[in-house]
Amino acid sequence: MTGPAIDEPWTHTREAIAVYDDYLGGHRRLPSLAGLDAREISAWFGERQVLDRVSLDMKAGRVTALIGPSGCGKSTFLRILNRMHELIPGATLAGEVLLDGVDIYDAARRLTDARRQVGMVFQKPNPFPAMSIYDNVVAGLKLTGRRAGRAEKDALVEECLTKAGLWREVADRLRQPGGALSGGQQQRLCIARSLAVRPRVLLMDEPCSALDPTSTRVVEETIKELVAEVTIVIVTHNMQQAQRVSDHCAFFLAEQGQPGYIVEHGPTDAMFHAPQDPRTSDYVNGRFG
Ligand SMILES: Nc1ncnc2c1ncn2[C@@H]1O[C@H](COP(=O)(O)OP(=O)(O)OP(=O)(O)O)[C@@H](O)[C@H]1O
Repeated sequence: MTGPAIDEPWTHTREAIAVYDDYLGGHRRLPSLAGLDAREISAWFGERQVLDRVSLDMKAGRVTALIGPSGCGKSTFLRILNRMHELIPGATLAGEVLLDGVDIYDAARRLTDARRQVGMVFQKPNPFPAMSIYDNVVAGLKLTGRRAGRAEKDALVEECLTKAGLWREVADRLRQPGGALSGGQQQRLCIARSLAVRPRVLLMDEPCSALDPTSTRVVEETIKELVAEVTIVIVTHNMQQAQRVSDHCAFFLAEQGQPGYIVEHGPTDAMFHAPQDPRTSDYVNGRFG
C-alpha cells in the first residue's frame, strides 16, 4: 500500500492505516475503548513548575471532568495527554501517560500516533473557515496517509456528522463553507473532524465556553452519546456542566505561586454532594474560584 503525499506535518503510520483500512474495507471495526492513566505528571514552563505529580486514571468509556480555578494547570494537564505540551518552547514534563497501558511518551512511539489516538477539541471552534463542511470532516483523513474514494468519504462524512449531532442540520449544504455555520454548529463540526480519524480518547478544553446555552446543551448531549465509543476528558469551569456530562471529576488547585495538584477526584455525584476535602466543597459550591 502506498500513502499519498501529505501536506501537513503528520506522517502516516502502519497502525493508523490498518485501523482505517478496516473501516474503508467495509468491515467497520471501531477501535476498542481505551483508558488514559496519567502517573506522577509534573510540568514546567521554563523554570516555573505548574503541575506537581498529578496522577489520574481516566477510565475507558467515561467522561472525566477536570475542574478548578483559573491557572491551576488543567489545560496544561490536558495538553500533556496528547503530547501537545511539548510543542511549546521551553515546556517540559515528567511522568507517564499510559494509553491502554502503553506510555504515549515511549521513545518507540510516534508523536503523530499519540495525537491521532488522542484527539482534541478546543475552546474556540476552529474549523477551516473557507473549506466546505464536507472537506472539514475529511481533512483528518490525511492523518491516516491514504486516499479514500468518494463513496467512502461520503459514508465517513455522514457518520461523523451524525455522531457529532450535526448531520440533520447540514446534510443539504455540505458544500458550504464551515465558517458559515453558527458557533455551536462549528464546534460540532470540529468534533466531527476529530472523530474522522477514529480517536480512542477525545480531549475537550472548555468546548462550550464560546457557545450560547442552547448550543451548549446540544454539545453536551453529543458528549453523552459519544462516550459509548470514545473516552472523553473535558475541562470545564461550568459546575452544572460538569455534573450534567461527567461520570468522574478531578478537582485541581494551585496555591499562590505554587504548582497545581489534584486535591481530590472521584465519582461526580460524590464530588458534588459528599466531597472529602472542604476545599472541594467550597469550590463546587461557588465559594471561591
Ligand atoms: N505557554 C505558556 N507559557 C508560560 N506559562 C504558561 C503557558 N501556558 C500556561 N502557563 C502557565 O501555567 C499555569 C497553568 O496554566 P493552565 O492554562 O494550564 O491553567 P488552567 O487551569 O487551564 O487555567 P484556565 O482555567 O484559566 O484555562 C498558569 O500559571 C499559566 O500562566
